[in-house]
Amino acid sequence: MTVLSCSGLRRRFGDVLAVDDVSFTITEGETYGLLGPNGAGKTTTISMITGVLSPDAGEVLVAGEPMSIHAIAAKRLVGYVPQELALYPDLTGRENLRFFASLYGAPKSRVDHVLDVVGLADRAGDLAREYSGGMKRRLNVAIGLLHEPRLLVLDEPTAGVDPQSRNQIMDNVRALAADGMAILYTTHYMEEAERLCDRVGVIDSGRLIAEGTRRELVERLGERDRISLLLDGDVTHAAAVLGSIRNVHGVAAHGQGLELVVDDARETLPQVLSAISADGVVVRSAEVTEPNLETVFLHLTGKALRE
Ligand SMILES: Nc1ncnc2c1ncn2[C@@H]1O[C@H](COP(=O)(O)OP(=O)(O)OP(=O)(O)O)[C@@H](O)[C@H]1O
Repeated sequence: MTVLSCSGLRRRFGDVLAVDDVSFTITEGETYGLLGPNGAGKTTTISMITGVLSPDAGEVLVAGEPMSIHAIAAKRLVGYVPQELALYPDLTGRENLRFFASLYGAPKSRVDHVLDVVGLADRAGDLAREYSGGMKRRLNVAIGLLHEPRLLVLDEPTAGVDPQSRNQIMDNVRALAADGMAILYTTHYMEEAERLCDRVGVIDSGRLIAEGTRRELVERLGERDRISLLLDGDVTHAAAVLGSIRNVHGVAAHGQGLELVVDDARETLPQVLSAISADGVVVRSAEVTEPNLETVFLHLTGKALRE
């Protein structure tokens, strides 16, 4: 079921067209990564999705409810973890959550639950000002979860946080998605997007220029997976044997090395290794190269994600 539907979103600030005709959807249990260089329009898009900013054109629906600055029903369905931390440093973690729970009309019983979810139960009585940056971010995630949203929007939740908190946040996202929450995630860390996101949308200069799974995007650009082998034995014969495997589309020999162009390197590698050993050739090393989102991103935007 579609939880978030954005269609034709547009927003201008003076001369800058910050978001230009952006449309995408996120379904139940899906994690969607919005990737783009600085100033691409990610935060402006998120602000329209969360009802913080009005679009000049286009529409946002959350589980069928129209979102706007004054929307009540749609806002109840969205949890938002902004880039800027929003919490009270002079209250404890638990007091912060109690405050936001009463603001959102969430039951008090949710407070202990969300503290558990983000791994802050044992520090709930400490003042938020004493938390590390990563713990503050996790408290912000907990606040976003208080009212049991259908859609969780995370704007660079791991920027500048310690590895422990980063892992905790990523584990939380995985578990929440597995429970059926729809998740919109922006990040500058490509490997995070690869690990977490079912699909990504690449946004540049306000426009959504590509969308799909890693594999779809990579294939659209004509990039292929590769397997590089270093062998002991008859390389020419091995090349002929490997060339007949269904998923292998090209074999090039360099001395004792073979470079294979394949469909799905992880799936194909075991077939390649067993075909070679059946041929009596010894594999000294095998390396898999999968074109990643960074490659896709560079192709599409001409920019690295973290410029
Ligand atoms: N309130 C505003 N007033 C004027 N211009 C704005 C405003 N908010 C955003 N912009 C401009 O709109 C464009 C998109 O900005 P936005 O913050 O959405 O990008 P972003 O992709 O979130 O960038 P970052 O990764 O740096 O957060 C930029 O050119 C930015 O300068």
